[in-house]
Amino acid sequence: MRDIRLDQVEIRFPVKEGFVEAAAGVTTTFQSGEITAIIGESGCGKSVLGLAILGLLPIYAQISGSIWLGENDLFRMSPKQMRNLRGREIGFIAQNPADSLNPVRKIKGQLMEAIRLSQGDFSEHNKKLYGLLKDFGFPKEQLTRVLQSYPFQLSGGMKQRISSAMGIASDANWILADEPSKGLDNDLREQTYENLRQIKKHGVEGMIIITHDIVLAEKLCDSVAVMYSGQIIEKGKNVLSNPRHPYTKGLLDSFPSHGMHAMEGKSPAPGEIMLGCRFASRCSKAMPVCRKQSPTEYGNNEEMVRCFLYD
Ligand SMILES: Nc1ncnc2c1ncn2[C@@H]1O[C@H](COP(=O)(O)OP(=O)(O)OP(=O)(O)O)[C@@H](O)[C@H]1O
Ligand code: NI
Repeated sequence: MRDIRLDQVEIRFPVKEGFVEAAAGVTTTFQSGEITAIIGESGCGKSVLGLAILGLLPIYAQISGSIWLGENDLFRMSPKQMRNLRGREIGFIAQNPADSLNPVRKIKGQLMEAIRLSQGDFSEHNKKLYGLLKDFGFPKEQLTRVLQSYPFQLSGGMKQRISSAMGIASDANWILADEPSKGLDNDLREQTYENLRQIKKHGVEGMIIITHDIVLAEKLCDSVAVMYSGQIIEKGKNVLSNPRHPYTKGLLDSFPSHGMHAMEGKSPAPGEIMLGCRFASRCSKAMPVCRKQSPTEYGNNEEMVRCFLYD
């Protein structure tokens, strides 16, 4: 079982006015055997972190630090090695099935292409194709039709299920899903939860789920990492039931299921040079030290909070 370890990951995008700092020294370990959610306000750097793990950042991104999958240093792999790794080691479930399904190819060819990255011969692959469809809720009598369809011929829910099946078709050890339940109605959202449960049952080594869906995080995830302005400011198994960082408390209160009390203020502009805690200007608990010094991480990788209140 291999963990995904991030060590001082720093990601900047050069822009006209200077740079956007999307990750500001992220050090954390995504534990194998666990599903970790990454939550945080829009723009805090969740997707960029995911793309870094997948090796899909644009070429102009300035990157430092390292990301390890077991003994593999991902930032030192060639583009070809990364392509292999994306299929075989880390499967990706895109937010929008349209991002992972090719509109001009039939479902069968697309699924088989992913399945062929896994071990086995033709007959095993074929068996797997039907097994996957069954696991993702396609009844026997639909199979032929579904496999011969183009994506546009399927309903939204079917596409969602196919795209999840494709995410695990290659037997990737890790799965990274970026907002798998975004913009879905209730039924489709429930379907996505069910898909993710299926994926877990398929025995992946670990999963990272980027999400704004607190219900998903509560229902499915073993651990939650909270990002703010390019940093992970809290992480642990009890973050949702017992948030410690003032930002996490505010964030949770802002979710519909928690009363939807919007948090005051705005996060710092990416790239803004800051002394002290990045949340200090919005924090009702801020102390003088918070404006002078950046808090370090208190605790360990399992239960961590970046806040002077826990000094
Ligand atoms: N290719 C890029 N070039 C320049 N800036 C970028 C690029 N990709 C992301 N950014 C910036 O990096 C920051 C982090 O973006 P990111 O997409 O990771 O946010 P997010 O947490 O995933 O937000 P959301 O919840 O809205 O998806 C943002 O300020 C964004 O504008
Ligand atoms: Ni995002």
